[in-house]
Amino acid sequence: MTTPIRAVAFDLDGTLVDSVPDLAAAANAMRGELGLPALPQERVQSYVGDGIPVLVHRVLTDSRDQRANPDTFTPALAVFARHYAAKLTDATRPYPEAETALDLLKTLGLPLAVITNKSEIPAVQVLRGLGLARHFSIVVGGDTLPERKPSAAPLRHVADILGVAPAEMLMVGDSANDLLAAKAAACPSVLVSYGYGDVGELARLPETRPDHIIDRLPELYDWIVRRNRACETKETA
Ligand SMILES: O=C(O)COP(=O)(O)O
Ligand SMILES: [Mg+2]
Repeated sequence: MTTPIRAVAFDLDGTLVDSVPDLAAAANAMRGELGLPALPQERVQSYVGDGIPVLVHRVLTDSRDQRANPDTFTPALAVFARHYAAKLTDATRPYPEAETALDLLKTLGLPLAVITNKSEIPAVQVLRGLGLARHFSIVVGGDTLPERKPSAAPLRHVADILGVAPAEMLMVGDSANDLLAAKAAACPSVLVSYGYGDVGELARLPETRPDHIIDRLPELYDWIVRRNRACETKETA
């Protein structure tokens, strides 16, 4: 049964904001301090999505799956955090029309949330720095709860706080973690086509296939209005 959307949760990196230039700059500043050569920005982008500690492991080993040894990792994480904290919004920008989309959703009276795997403090600072924080009732970071996306836990937590059922909370994201978390929590999902994930691959696999794909964030408005009207019609039929 299709349920109406009563709240919207957004992923941050790759969905609301393009943060890779600043993440790559911090990653390469860290590598530079360790005497390692810089990595291309696209490579760093491919390592984003599982939170800052995992990003640091991947950037140190220049691989998705390997872990750096703890003697290297622990100080390197602090170096990364120092560089990133100093330049959170130097080059990070909201995607075009993000603000328009958030304003449109507000006209529907929907509470909005951010559920990101980025650590909570930089996530909130990025949102504040770009003037986006005022739109959101709650921000959950990768270190806010014991589990992060692809776990259902952060989505269930946010739905609970916003007083809606998970089936009434739309998750909008760009990567497998967002869609896996949405499916695990039984939330409807929308995938943006311009983020860091592989849209074709995600849409092909049943476990990550979203309910809808959008190229521009304001498209969310029409999709939600149509879905909620269809639900009303069914209810009154
Ligand atoms: O910073 C990350 O690793 C990912 O963040 P996201 O969950 O907002 O995409
Ligand atoms: Mg993302």
